[in-house]
Amino acid sequence: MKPKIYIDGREGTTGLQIYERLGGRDDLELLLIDEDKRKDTEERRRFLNAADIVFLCLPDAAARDAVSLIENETTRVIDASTAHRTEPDWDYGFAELSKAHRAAIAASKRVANPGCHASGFISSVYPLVAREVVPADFAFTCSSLTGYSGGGKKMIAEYEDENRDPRHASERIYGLNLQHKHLPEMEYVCGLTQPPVFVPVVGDFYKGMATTVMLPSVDARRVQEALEAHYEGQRLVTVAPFGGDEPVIYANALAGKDSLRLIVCGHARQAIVTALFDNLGKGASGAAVQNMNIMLGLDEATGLTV
Ligand SMILES: NC(=O)C1=CN([C@@H]2O[C@H](COP(=O)(O)OP(=O)(O)OC[C@H]3O[C@@H](n4cnc5c(N)ncnc54)[C@H](OP(=O)(O)O)[C@@H]3O)[C@@H](O)[C@H]2O)C=CC1
Ligand SMILES: CC(=O)N[C@@H](CCC(=O)OP(=O)(O)O)C(=O)O
Repeated sequence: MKPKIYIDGREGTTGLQIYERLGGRDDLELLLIDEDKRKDTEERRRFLNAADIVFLCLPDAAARDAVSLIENETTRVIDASTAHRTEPDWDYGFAELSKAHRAAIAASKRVANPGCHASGFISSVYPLVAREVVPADFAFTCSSLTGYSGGGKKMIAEYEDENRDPRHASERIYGLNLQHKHLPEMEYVCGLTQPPVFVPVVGDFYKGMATTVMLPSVDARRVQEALEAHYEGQRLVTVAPFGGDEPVIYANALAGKDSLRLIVCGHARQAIVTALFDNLGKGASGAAVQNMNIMLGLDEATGLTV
C-alpha cells in the first residue's frame, strides 16, 4: 500500500512547491481535494483523517485549526507554519542537527518544519554551541537576505505588480521591532540564553537566501573546522572550504536547490558564517519533503534537487 499524502494549502506558495516535488512520484498516493472545497472544514477534516501524512501549508491559525480536526492516532503531520516550532511535544524538522533530531523525526507523529531565516541561523549556530566553540550566552547578531517568495502569495503579487511601488527595486529591511517570528525557534532549538539581534532583508528577486551570523572575537578557522566536522557525511547540508567557494556571495546562488551550504569567512579574531540556500527549498518545501522521506524510511533526498 502506498502512503497517502494530503497537502492542506496546496494552492499556496509552499504547498505548490511540495506538490511539484511529489507530483511525479509513483511511490506515494496524493489525496487531492476539489478546488471548490479546499477551504471547506468538513471536507478538509475528511482528507486530514484519511491521510497517512499531512503537510500543513497554511497561515499559523489555520494550521492550529487543521491539527484540531485530526481525530485519529495514525495521521502524521508536517507543519510548515510557525505555529508549533517551540512546542515540546512537536519535533523540530532539521535532521542534520544531530542523530537525535533525525531519529525523532523518523518516529514522529508531529514535525514542525523550520522557518526559512531560522534554518539559516540554526544550521550555523547549533553546532557551534553544541561543540562549545561559542557559548550559549553569546550576543549573536544575524542579518538574513531573502527573495520575496518568502512572503507568500501576497508579497509575490506585491513585487510582481506592474504598478508596484518603485521602492521595491531596492532591498527592504524589516522586522524592525526586533521581534521577528523566527526568533523563538532560534533561541529554543540552539539552547541560547538570549535571542540574537536579527535583521531580515527582502530583495527584488524571487527566491534564494543568504543568512549571515556575525561572530566577533571568534577564530574563523575553528568555526569552519567545527562546522565541517558536524556535517560530515551529510548530503543536504555541506560546508565550503575556509574562505568560501567564490570571492562574493549572491543570495540566489542556490535558488532551485533543496540543499544548504555554509560558508565561513574571516580571520583569527572575527568570523562570519553565511548559510546559502533556497527559502522555498531547504527553507520550506524541500525540507518538508525531506522530513516526509525520513518519516517514511526512504532515502531522504528522494524527489529533491541536491
Ligand atoms: N513562502 C515561504 O518561503 C515560506 C512559508 N512558510 C510558511 O508556510 C505557510 C504557508 O505559507 P505560504 O505558502 O508562503 O503562504 P501563501 O499565502 O502563499 O499560501 C497559503 C495558502 O493557504 C490557504 N489558506 C489560508 N487559510 C486557509 C484555510 N483556513 N483553509 C485552507 N486553506 C487556507 C491560502 O488560500 P488562498 O490561495 O485562497 O489565499 C493559500 O493557498 C505559512 O505558515 C508560512 O509562514 C514557511 C517557510 C517558508
Ligand atoms: C520575506 C518574508 O516576509 N519572509 C517571511 C518568512 C517566511 C517563513 O519562513 O515563514 P514561516 O515562519 O511561516 O515559516 C518573514 O520574514 O516573515
